[in-house]
Order: sequence, then C-alpha cells, then structure tokens
Amino acid sequence: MKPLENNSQDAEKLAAAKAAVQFVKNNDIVGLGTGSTATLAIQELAKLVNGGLKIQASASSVKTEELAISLGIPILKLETLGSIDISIDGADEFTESLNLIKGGGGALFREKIIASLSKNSIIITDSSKKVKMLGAFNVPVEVIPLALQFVLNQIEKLDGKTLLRKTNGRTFISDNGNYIVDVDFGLLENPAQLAFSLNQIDGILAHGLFIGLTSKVIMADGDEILVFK
Ligand SMILES: O=C[C@H](O)[C@H](O)[C@H](O)COP(=O)(O)O
Repeated sequence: MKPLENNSQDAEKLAAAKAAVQFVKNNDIVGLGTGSTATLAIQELAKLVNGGLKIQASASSVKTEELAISLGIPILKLETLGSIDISIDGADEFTESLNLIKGGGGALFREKIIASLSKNSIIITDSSKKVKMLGAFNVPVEVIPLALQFVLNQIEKLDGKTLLRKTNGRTFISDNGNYIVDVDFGLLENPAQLAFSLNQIDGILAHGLFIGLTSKVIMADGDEILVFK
C-alpha cells in the first residue's frame, strides 16, 4: 500500500488534471506535457475524446506520444505546427509570478517548444510544487554531447554545481539524443537573468527555467483548486 502522503498528492494531481481538461474545446490543437501529472490529464482528455470531443494533439515526449496514441488521441507532428491552442503540462516548481522549473523527466526542450507555441499554456500541479523562490529543485539543462565539457565549465562560471544525470547507473539520454545536466544554483534571486545567461552558452539546447511562458497554473491543495494567473 502507498503511504498516505503519496495518495493525497496523487489525488491533488488528478483534481488539477480534471480541472485543466475542462478548458479544451472542440477543434483545438492541444499540446500534451510529460510526467506523472500530465499523464493524468492525457487520460482525462482521452475520456473526453472517446465521448466525442474533436481535437488533435502534439506530444512533448516519445512516452507521451505513445500514451496518447494508445488512448486514441490523434497526434500531429510538432514540426508541422505554427501554433497550439492550449497545452497542459506539469512542473517541478512554480512561483506565483508563473515562473517554473521543468525537466525532471528530461522532456524540457519539446515542452518548451510546445509552451512557446501555445496560446493558452496551462500548468497543473499538486500543492508540493508551489515555492516562494525557485531553485530547491536543480535546474535541468539539456546539453549537446560534444559540448559537454565546455558547457560544464561555463555553468561553473555562473556558480552552478553540475551533476550529469544518470538513471540506473547509465547516462540519461533525452529523446533528442542529448545529455541532461542537473544544476544546483541555490535559490534563484533572479531566474530571468539566469535564464538569459544560460541562453548565451553554445551547446545548451534548452534549460528548465520557463520564464513568462505560462498562462495559468492550476494547483490542487487538498479539496481546493487554486488558479494562479
Ligand atoms: O520533463 C518533465 C516535465 O517537465 C514534468 O512536467 C515535470 O518534471 C513534472 O513531473 P511530475 O508531474 O511527474 O511531477
């Protein structure tokens, strides 16, 4: 049996997912996020699609694409899309100013493209993800392999402590064939400035700081649904 705390966190994720899919309308192109919370939204969306809602969707990871197809959600290739009506995704941390850290699952690059294309970018979370300052969660950075040592040096100049992501002892490889470096910058006084500095480093494909890309965060807290926008 799962510990009680996990059950209530899962219930919050589900409540946020159910609230978010209500914003999806007939004929929308929908961006699908990645992770445990986004998965619940995809399952809820599939129920609506099977009940007659007409949408097309695009996925932020191979895993999400496989899930969506298995549930009968029509999928469009991301490279064909010039805009997305609505996207639903999770986050690792967010602040009330709607800045986020994402990428705990390594899907940050495609998630960022989807968020950037979205007219309405909705983030769904349980109550553990809301923070006063970003940075307790390490900032994921997707690095093109041949640039790894260069990027590590540059990030260290920004006072970041770097850790190459591994899973089960093996170097983690993203859907795009790249490494993920998780960086401890401490609590972030100025996440926008840090995002700008990371954007200047050649060899970084994307980082997990999502600044100004979110329309609203729907967070469940116990039985309550809170919307930050
Ligand atoms: O790369 C993964 C994504 O950014 C996820 O949306 C994020 O890590 C949150 O995942 P979860 O909903 O599982 O906490």
